[in-house]
Amino acid sequence: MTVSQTEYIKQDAATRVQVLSEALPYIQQFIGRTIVVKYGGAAMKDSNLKDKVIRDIVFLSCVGLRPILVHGGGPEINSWLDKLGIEAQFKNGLRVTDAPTMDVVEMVLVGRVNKEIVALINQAGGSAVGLCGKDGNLIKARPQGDEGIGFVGEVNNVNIKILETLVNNGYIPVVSSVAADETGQPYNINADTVAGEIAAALGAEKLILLTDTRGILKDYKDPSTLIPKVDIQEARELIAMDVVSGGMIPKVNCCVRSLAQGVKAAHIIDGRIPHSLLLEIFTDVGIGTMIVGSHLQMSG
Ligand SMILES: NC(=[NH2+])NCCC[C@H](N)C(=O)O
Repeated sequence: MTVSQTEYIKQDAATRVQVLSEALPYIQQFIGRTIVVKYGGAAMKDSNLKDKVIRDIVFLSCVGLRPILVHGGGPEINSWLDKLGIEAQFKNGLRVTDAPTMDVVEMVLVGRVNKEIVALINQAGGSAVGLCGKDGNLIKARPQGDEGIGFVGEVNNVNIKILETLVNNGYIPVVSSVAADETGQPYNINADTVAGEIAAALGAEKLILLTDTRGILKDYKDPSTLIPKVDIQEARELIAMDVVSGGMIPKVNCCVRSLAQGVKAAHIIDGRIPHSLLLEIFTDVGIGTMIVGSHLQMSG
């Protein structure tokens, strides 16, 4: 081998190993810690992306982190309502959930979507357990309160016992965003909210929202203006200044609420980018927007 060939092999090896080596401090830092991931959007619709999310979740669990997946239902609910001849209705972006619609939401979310994710994780070598808010009294719901919206709920309280039992024993909990109130009446709850409240109740290391945007953008039309890191106060200011707008407002608010309750970091990342979870968690620069609880955590 010539000197230049040896040099080339060395350099190639250095770039290839860089990313693996960069992961070590994060594996050490996050081992044994709970990471709550809200799974939704494109990453749930596209089967290629779906496989990658599932592999990433199994990866996290394999290296000793404790992932918990929370999911919504989206398109599959509409297609089943359609098959059953029930018209899907929305009011201010919320699904109008009358009793027949709630039946379908529960059947599809808990019966189909949840079990599909569980099966995929298990096929990939993980050990997943599917639950909804009813299981082990995980979540008590209350009505969201808007007139004419039906059984749309909010999280009244979270009982983390069942989740702790599962993650302590190496299981990956997969939670669908349906829960009952005191009387047993089921409600459909926003999955971001469920993820945020679970993360808060567990004092999780991270809340990660998989979305269909790059993260918080300075100019919402320009993906190159991604804001990589802010603290909770700056995140509030970005909302007040209208930099954060539209559908991003409830997402950022959800992050802010969970941080205020003790979650260490909240991340809004792009589920359309393959392996965005691994890129965010195990590299220095990440891939989306990271929101931290206070200025002290801004370095690093
Ligand atoms: N969007 C960002 N700036 N991400 C940085 C992530 C840093 C590190 N991997 C973590 O998860 O804590």
